[in-house]
Amino acid sequence: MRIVVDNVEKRFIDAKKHEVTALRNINFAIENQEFVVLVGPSGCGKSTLLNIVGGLMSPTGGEVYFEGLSSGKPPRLGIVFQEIALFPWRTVYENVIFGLEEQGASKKEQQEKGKHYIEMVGLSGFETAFPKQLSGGMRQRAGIARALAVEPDLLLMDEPFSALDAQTRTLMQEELLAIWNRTRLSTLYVTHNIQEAVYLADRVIVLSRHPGQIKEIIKIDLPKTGRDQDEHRAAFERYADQIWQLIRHDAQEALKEG
Ligand SMILES: Nc1ncnc2c1ncn2[C@@H]1O[C@H](COP(=O)(O)OP(=O)(O)OP(=O)(O)O)[C@@H](O)[C@H]1O
Repeated sequence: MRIVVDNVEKRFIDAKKHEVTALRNINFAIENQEFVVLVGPSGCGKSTLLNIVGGLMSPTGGEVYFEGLSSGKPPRLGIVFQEIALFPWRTVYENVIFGLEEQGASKKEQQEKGKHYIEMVGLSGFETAFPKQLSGGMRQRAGIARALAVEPDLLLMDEPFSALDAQTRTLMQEELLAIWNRTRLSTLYVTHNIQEAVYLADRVIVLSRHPGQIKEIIKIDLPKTGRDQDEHRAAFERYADQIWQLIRHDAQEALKEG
């Protein structure tokens, strides 16, 4: 499946009743099995764009469409936010199968897929634990398993690891890449973190701010495994630097505005 973002624009009315253009002239596609990362300074419209692609918010102009779905069938979406909203009264297993229940999957399918995706994110043995008994990283894994369990056409991730400490974050990036290499889901991923973008992406979309527009789309021509190894270090850093140079000025402006 291919997702096409066609000339999307989003205007908001702010608290002072002024019109704010958050996004303008946004055109790109997410190819089948492609991992696309959105980066940009604070307030450039990353989350707004992700929400529009996921149908959680309507654009004020343009449209998003899904090519290659059987006609009339809505796309299945898996969504992971920064703060995973696990149901506190449900166990890990019950959280993971939530979307399957919603889809009306049989008990047998719920059990098979629940087990499979819990195993994939490394939470076997924690099926009966409740969210409050888990560390932040484990909660994020449960949230990822829940998103994967519906076998989505598109996986949307909005800063999924930004609330984690740096070490857990690095480990989770590695695990996400391993999971992604197994599932190859078309993915749209939002982050502030340039290293994370270069580590995960097939392509990085750099947004500018006021209004959020696409500044550049950068293809990361590195193998999808072992990007952090010595032999790729120089190329990795070149990509990271190229992206930082594109963002730097806007990020400084964002900092001044607070
Ligand atoms: N509901 C809303 N009403 C008014 N303005 C909004 C609304 N949602 C977002 N905005 C504005 O749209 C712009 C983009 O916001 P958005 O949250 O998408 O940016 P972001 O790049 O995800 O930011 P951050 O990196 O800080 O999370 C900002 O100027 C924001 O203030």
